Amino acid sequence: MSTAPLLDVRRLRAGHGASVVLEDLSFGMGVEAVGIVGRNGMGKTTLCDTLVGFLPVTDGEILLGGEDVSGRAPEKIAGAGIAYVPQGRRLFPSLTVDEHLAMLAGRTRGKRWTPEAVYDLFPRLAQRKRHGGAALSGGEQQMLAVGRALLLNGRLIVMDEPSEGLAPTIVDVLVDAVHRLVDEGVAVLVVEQNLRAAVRMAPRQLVMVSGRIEAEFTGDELLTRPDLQRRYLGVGADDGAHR
Ligand SMILES: Nc1ncnc2c1ncn2[C@@H]1O[C@H](COP(=O)(O)OP(=O)(O)OP(=O)(O)O)[C@@H](O)[C@H]1O
Repeated sequence: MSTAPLLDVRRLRAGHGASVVLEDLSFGMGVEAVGIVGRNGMGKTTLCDTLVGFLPVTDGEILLGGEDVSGRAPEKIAGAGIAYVPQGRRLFPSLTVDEHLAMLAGRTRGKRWTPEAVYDLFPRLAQRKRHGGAALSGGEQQMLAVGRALLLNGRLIVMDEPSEGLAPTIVDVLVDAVHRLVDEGVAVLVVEQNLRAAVRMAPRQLVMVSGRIEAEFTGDELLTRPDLQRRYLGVGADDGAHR
C-alpha cells in the first residue's frame, strides 16, 4: 500500500445549487481502498458526484496526482483517471453485457483493463455475455457497472454503495474484486451503508458528518465499538455490525 497522495481533497465546498452540502471537506488517499461511512444525508453521494464532476465545486481543490481537476467536465475527470460506479448502476436495459463493454473497448487496446480482463475478474459476467442489462441479477449488474468503470483504465474508482441489495455471496465477489484492484495499483474509494462490507473492502474508514470528514477509524475499531457506531452511524449496539 502506498501512502503517496494520489487523491488530495482540500477544503472542498460543494452542493446542490444554492444548498451547500460539503463544507471544508479534506482528506487524502494513496493507492489503497478507503471507505466513507456516515448517517443518511451526511453528503456521501454528494461527495462522490462532486469528485467525478457531476456537481460543481464552489471552493477548494481536488488534486489527482498533484493536478487540480476541480471544475473540469465529467469526461475530462474520467480522462484524468477517476472512474465512477454510481449508486443504482445506471446500465442500459436493452444492451447486452458484451455491448456495454464493447462501447468502451475501442479505447482499451494495449491497456490493462479490456473486456477480456473484466471477464477474467468476474467469470460470472462472461457466462452472461449475451444477456441484456434488464435480464441480469442485481449482482451481475453491479459487476458490469464495475467492469465498465475499469475500462476507463483510471487510477481511482469511486463506488457509491456497491453492496446495496446484494446477496452475501455477491458481496464476497465485490470484496475480492476491490482487493485485487488495489493489488494491481487501482485505488478504490467506496461509500457503504453496510458496515461489514465496508470494513472488508477497506481497512481505512473515514466518517462523514454534516458534509465534512469528521473522523477516521480502522475498520476493526468501527466494527468492535458500539459507541462509535451509535455516534457516527446512528445505529444501535445490536444492529450496527449488520448494516
Ligand atoms: N439533487 C439534490 N438536490 C438538492 N439537495 C439534494 C440533492 N441530493 C441530495 N440533496 C441533499 O444533500 C444532502 C446530502 O445528501 P447525500 O445524498 O449526499 O447524502 P448521503 O450521505 O449520500 O445519504 P444517503 O446515505 O441517504 O444517500 C441531503 O440533505 C440531501 O437532502
